[in-house]
Amino acid sequence: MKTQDMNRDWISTASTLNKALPYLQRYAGATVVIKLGGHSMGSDEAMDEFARDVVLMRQVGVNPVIVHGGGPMINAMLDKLDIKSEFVNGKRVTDSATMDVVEMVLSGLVNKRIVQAINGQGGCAVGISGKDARLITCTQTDPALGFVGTPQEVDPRLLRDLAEKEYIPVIAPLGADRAGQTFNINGDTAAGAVAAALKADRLLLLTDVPGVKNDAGDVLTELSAQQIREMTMDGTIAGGMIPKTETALVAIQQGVRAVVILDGRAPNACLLELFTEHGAGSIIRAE
Ligand SMILES: Nc1ncnc2c1ncn2[C@@H]1O[C@H](COP(=O)(O)OP(=O)(O)O)[C@@H](O)[C@H]1O
Ligand SMILES: CC(=O)N[C@@H](CCC(=O)OP(=O)(O)O)C(=O)O
Repeated sequence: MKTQDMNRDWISTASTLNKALPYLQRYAGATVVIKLGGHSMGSDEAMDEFARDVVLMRQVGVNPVIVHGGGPMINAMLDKLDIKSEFVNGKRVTDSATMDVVEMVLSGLVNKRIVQAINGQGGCAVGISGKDARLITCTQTDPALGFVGTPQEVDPRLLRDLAEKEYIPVIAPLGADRAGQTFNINGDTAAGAVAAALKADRLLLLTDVPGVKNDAGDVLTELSAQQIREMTMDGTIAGGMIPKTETALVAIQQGVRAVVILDGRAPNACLLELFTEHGAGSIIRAE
């Protein structure tokens, strides 16, 4: 790069930091729950960039809480083991053999990959699942789905303790019922329940599309509860987008200030959303 171009680059960086001040002030002390979907966990470089964003948030006084998915990684392992699974309305029908694989992949491979990436960038991440410290107690969603759970109670004490000591919790979406049976929880649903229990300022649902699209394929930057209901009824919102928008509706009813559905593959997606006027994706605000 020529010296002149380099200077321009630095000036633009300084100007970006300068403009970020009001946003940094707004979010200091705020709790931001980030759901990292399996489809937005890309290369090691992309994971490192995500981890750097999270560590930067922590550095400027935000309390980030990560809840992850891992659907594609579970599919890959089930394929290797020759176990078939199907989805109903974005939720995996989970029998006992599938449950074992889900737990192994989510709590093992995926959770530790994220923890390592954050720690590699100088953060202090702690990997847990919803089973730890009775974080998520659930009940069976529907017998037809097998061991799929719906969160009934979230005990956020462990998360509060971790935040106070500036640890970054990384949560695998599993839970247990009162009898100790393990359940598979859709990652978006788990993130929504955690965000509601923490009365989070923002819930960011990172996925593989730029936001919620209308029937013409345009991303809607802002969505009302009414629009979500209509678009779900007429099939414009389908498949994996259903648990996300359902989660958004429940979360705003339960005290989360706003939910944003955005593209986790876009560079610095979380920083763009929180610390710039640009914003990103589709926002659903508490009314
Ligand atoms: N109205 C819609 N707008 C955007 N995406 C939609 C819509 N309806 C269905 N989808 C689908 O939802 C997918 C996101 O859900 P999913 O694949 O479960 O993501 P993740 O693994 O990130 O949780 C998109 O890739 C898209 O195919
Ligand atoms: C009940 C249910 O469907 N659980 C999900 C949990 C992982 C997940 O949600 O992963 P993504 O966010 O990457 O889709 C599953 O088994 O795939």
